Amino acid sequence: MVKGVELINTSKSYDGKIAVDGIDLKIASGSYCCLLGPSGCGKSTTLRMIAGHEEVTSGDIVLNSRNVTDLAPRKRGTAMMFQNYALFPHLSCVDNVAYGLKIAGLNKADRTKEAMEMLDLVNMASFADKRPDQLSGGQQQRIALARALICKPDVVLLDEPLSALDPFLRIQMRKELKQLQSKLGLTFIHVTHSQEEAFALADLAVVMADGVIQQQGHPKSIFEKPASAFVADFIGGHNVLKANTLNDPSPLNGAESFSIRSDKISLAPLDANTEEHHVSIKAEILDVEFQAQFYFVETRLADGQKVMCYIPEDQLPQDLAIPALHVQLSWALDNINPFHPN
Ligand SMILES: Nc1ncnc2c1ncn2[C@@H]1O[C@H](COP(=O)(O)OP(=O)(O)OP(=O)(O)O)[C@@H](O)[C@H]1O
Repeated sequence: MVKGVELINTSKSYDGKIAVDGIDLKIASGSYCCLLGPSGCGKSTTLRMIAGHEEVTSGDIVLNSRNVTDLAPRKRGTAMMFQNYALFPHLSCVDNVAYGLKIAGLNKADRTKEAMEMLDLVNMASFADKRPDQLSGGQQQRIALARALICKPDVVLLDEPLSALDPFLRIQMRKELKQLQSKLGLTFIHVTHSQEEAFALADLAVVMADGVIQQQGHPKSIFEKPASAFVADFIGGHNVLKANTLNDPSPLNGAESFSIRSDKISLAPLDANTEEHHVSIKAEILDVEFQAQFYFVETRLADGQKVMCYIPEDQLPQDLAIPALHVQLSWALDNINPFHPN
């Protein structure tokens, strides 16, 4: 590997308890990578190991062809942006941003000039003299980002950078993050709980659970073909069903379960014919929720498994009597994504 970030069989244990379990990961230089997973899956520990804020128990971390496993954080060419931004409350914005250059020994005039350029980059030049407590959450985030960028890192590490913002601002700021990353051509590694955030940002999404990478790839490929029942459940928009849900399980080739996307299911009256190369199955409608572009229809199969369907407004059968209306769910055999036992 020439450029970018590489983790080679990297593990971290705390008092003998494994937090990250021998992960292998290659992040191409200039890409936006999101580490995604439920609480406690090891994503922040992975980020902190890359930053050098956490010692690696075993394995290696290579940044742009340099093995940095034992290097101090400031010698790695990384910069970290924390969840709570960690700005110095008593310093002005420009001094917050210039701080890293002060530590590096740059004189005041030069560091102020560079900090002002950085503030300009994040559209915050007019706030240079304000203190952090005079700024909104989004503005504080821009200052924190400028502070992370000032030492010209190759890799920017962001730990839940949007989680403190309200939903509207979160969407706005995630756009700004992505624009800045692609403008500067830097590698961003961003930790998040949110599948939606990761999918909106990432060139490479890495889904973790129990300290292990469950799946990595472009969000589109993960969404189209989740590798396991866990991934299908976690990313949402999929139903995971038992193999014996199908009357004829032969398309499953011995798989124990399968996923079917909620937007690939259609609803029809019980007496409707099954289309060729489709399966159909009887279900009871439990709830129908209006979601603007589609209806979210919750159904239950005879064996109790719930199936969620996203049905466009014009395809919702007329005069649905809820609850307890029975319908036929159907989907194309091609849309069945089987999960084989390990
Ligand atoms: N300093 C520590 N000492 C002991 N155990 C730790 C420490 N830091 C993390 N852990 C444990 O390691 C595991 C992974 O933690 P980590 O913070 O990496 O998870 P995470 O996926 O980032 O979770 P969250 O989204 O809640 O921050 C958890 O079981 C956690 O309790």
